[in-house]
Amino acid sequence: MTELVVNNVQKWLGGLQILKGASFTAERGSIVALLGASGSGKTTLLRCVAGLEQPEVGSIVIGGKTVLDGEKKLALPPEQRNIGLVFQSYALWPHRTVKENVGYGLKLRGVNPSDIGNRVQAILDRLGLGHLADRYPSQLSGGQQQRVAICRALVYEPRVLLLDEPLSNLDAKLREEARYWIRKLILDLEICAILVTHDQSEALAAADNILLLQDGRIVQQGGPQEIYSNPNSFYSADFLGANNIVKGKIQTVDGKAATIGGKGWSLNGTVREASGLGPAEEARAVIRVEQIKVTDAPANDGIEMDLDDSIYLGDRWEYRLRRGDFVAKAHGTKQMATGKVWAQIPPESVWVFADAQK
Ligand SMILES: Nc1ncnc2c1ncn2[C@@H]1O[C@H](COP(=O)(O)OP(=O)(O)OP(=O)(O)O)[C@@H](O)[C@H]1O
Repeated sequence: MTELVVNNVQKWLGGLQILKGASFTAERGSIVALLGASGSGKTTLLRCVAGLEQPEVGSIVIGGKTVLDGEKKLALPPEQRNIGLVFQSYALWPHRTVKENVGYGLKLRGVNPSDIGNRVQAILDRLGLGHLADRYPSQLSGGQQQRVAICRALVYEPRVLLLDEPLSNLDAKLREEARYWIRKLILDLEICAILVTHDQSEALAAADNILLLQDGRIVQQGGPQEIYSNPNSFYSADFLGANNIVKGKIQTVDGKAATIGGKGWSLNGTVREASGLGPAEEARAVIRVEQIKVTDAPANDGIEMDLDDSIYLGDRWEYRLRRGDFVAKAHGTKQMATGKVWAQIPPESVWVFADAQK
């Protein structure tokens, strides 16, 4: 069931158009990640859904209720939108206990004290914080503070939970764990969540749907696997994954099959530019690091390269490869001696785009 409908939202700030017509929907029991470069408009879009910014154009419907209609000049305040908000900073009140922090909004809304007590205790218990109800924020770890902030947003029983970089203040290990329990929580509660993040691995692991923003526009949306393995532009391809990017010229082209080459190298690849590419055009190829297989014995379909170095990364080895002005990284399971190696790179993994920066 669709909980959130955002249609053609446009927002100007300081005389600049920051959002240029964002449209998407979010389903109950799912997580939508807003991903994109710094300044692409993720937080502004989240703030528009929250009611903290008023878009000049567009409409937003939450749980069947129109909360924004640019044409009718309707813009409901955040407290009438049935949303919960979690900020990067957690924004807990330092002089209030955990239970006061979580219950304060209900008190402001005139909920009776015994109901507040029950609702606060229930959500604290659910997130494993019941025993910390009387502590102050300074007496909690970062991870616990973050859970309190999530409890405070959930205690209203919102239909949509809005999370603005909620994990970025946690250390790497806690952050990884939080992806899983937050995801499970959203699915168990059958609400929907919108997660702003600049961390691609967080978006890939936590979200059902990823919206990739560029310069105030949603340039691609889809499931994590679709976005990762089927990028529709250089921006999308470059934004996700660990990539080798090499500049060259189109040598031959036949439909989507193309050969790109530079000084001392050429590679068979696949054109992914919607408008196609012609011979002799300047181009860029994107090759995910994991798509290059390196062998120390000649391989039929392999390109001969120089291995400059093998670097130990703990769980794998990283190889630094070179041929003319084509420089690449690849991974493998064993240390390899410097010198000649063969790199197998399937043509479908050499994504060729126009070189917009030529
Ligand atoms: N109040 C404002 N006045 C003018 N410009 C603003 C204002 N707030 C944000 N912007 C601009 O809007 C653009 C989008 O900002 P926004 O914070 O939404 O991006 P973001 O994708 O969330 O970035 P980040 O990942 O760095 O947080 C940026 O260029 C920013 O400078």
